[in-house]
Amino acid sequence: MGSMALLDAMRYQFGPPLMVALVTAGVQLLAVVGGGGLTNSWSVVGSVQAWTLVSALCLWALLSLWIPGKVFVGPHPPHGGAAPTYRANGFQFFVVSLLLCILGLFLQPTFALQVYTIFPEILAACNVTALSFCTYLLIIGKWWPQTKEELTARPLVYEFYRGMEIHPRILGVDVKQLTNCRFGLLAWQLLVVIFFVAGGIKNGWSVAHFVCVALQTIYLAKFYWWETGYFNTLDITLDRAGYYICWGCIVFVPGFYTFTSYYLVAHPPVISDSGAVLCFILGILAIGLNYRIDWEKEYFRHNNGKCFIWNRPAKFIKATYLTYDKKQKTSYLLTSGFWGISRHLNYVFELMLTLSWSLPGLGLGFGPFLYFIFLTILLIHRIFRDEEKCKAKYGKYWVQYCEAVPYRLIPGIF
Ligand SMILES: NC(=O)C1=CN([C@@H]2O[C@H](COP(=O)(O)OP(=O)(O)OC[C@H]3O[C@@H](n4cnc5c(N)ncnc54)[C@H](OP(=O)(O)O)[C@@H]3O)[C@@H](O)[C@H]2O)C=CC1
Ligand SMILES: CC(C)CCC[C@@H](C)[C@H]1CC[C@H]2C3=CC=C4C[C@@H](O)CC[C@]4(C)[C@H]3CC[C@]12C
Repeated sequence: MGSMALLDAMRYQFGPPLMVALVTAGVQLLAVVGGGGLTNSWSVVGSVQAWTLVSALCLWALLSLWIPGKVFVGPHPPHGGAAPTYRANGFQFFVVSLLLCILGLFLQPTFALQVYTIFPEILAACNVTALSFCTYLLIIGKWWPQTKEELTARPLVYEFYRGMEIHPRILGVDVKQLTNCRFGLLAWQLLVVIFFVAGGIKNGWSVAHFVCVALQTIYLAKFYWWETGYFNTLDITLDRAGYYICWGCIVFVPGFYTFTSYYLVAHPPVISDSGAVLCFILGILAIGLNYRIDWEKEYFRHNNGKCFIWNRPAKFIKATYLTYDKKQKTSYLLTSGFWGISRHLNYVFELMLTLSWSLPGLGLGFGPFLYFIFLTILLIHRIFRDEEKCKAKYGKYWVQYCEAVPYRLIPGIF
């Protein structure tokens, strides 16, 4: 077998089933092990209590998208068709949900310990929901697609893994806004607050655990503030609704992105309060820089390059590209400010902020740093995926941009 054929077989035939099996089982196992013996449920179908919580969150997420309100129109899909529409009420949804959760925990603090104890069962319920939902998306997308798009047929497991449609809708709402923004990220937020309270009841209140949760809360508040900006990213414009994104947000985000906070319940932090305060300062700085760099790009694009970045006229490359229907369009690639330092400096700040909320677990082994390690791999992979997309879109202009900003992540290194 030639090396190209081997690569294709890995990508389309052997890779996806291996990935689905390993990651699905892995995240479930981690929830059992990470509980340090306190949570030791091996249930793979969930329990009545777990199903009640997961169903309530699904309904709440759906409700937030059914409520009439401002509509945001996303970018046109690359293959043509109508532009997707979203509900622009993310921040209100976040604030109301968080306040209700805090009020609930104030009235019934032991609920936190119950959720913590049945966390593996909750994940099992999420897993059953997500795997069934991805199967539904595969069937609908393959045999009754909502848009006309010519797709090369691939092995079924690969199609399940990748997904079929970019912007499918269900019950009147956009699937990825539902799974990513309204279910996954809210579950992440609520769980870390719940784990903090569970840790407080079990081990006594900890400044380090508080810092870990406070930083994630600020980060997620920032996400919801910017939710409509997320509709321009790879996850929404390029990735299809399938296992990678939808299962990822229904199971992997609640199960793995929350892991540091979960781990700190079974393994109370050992760093000093002043060490925790340093983590907080580092985290706030990284969140600020991450926000600023995303903002610079949005502001620059909004003004079509006619603006000031760092008090100087923005420098950029004017790039033309062809749309699916062969229409010529113009886009601008910023080469000054943060975007002139490296092509994905936003990921450096993303990793820095992740590290800052993992550091409260310093001295407790690898557990608290698992998310940071995973994210480093995910972001490096994402750099290559994003650049492949940009090279195909902008051609010689992308090459010019890479010459003007030669490094991907860290200037002088990579
Ligand atoms: N915690 C997590 O799991 C993850 C978090 N993130 C975070 O999400 C946010 C969004 O990141 P991500 O979705 O990866 O996308 P980016 O914000 O890095 O945007 C990439 C896109 O921006 C455009 N672009 C690239 N370079 C320039 C430039 N110099 N000037 C103008 N436009 C440019 C291109 O799109 P176009 O086609 O429009 O030209 C490119 O595809 C970041 O804050 C990131 O840190 C991201 C991934 C994972
Ligand atoms: C199958 C799994 C091994 C991989 C699943 C990956 C997905 C769950 C994640 C891939 C990209 C992630 C995200 C991208 C950008 C984001 C913006 C940020 O501000 C908040 C987090 C997030 C929405 C993040 C969420 C998880 C992914 C979709």
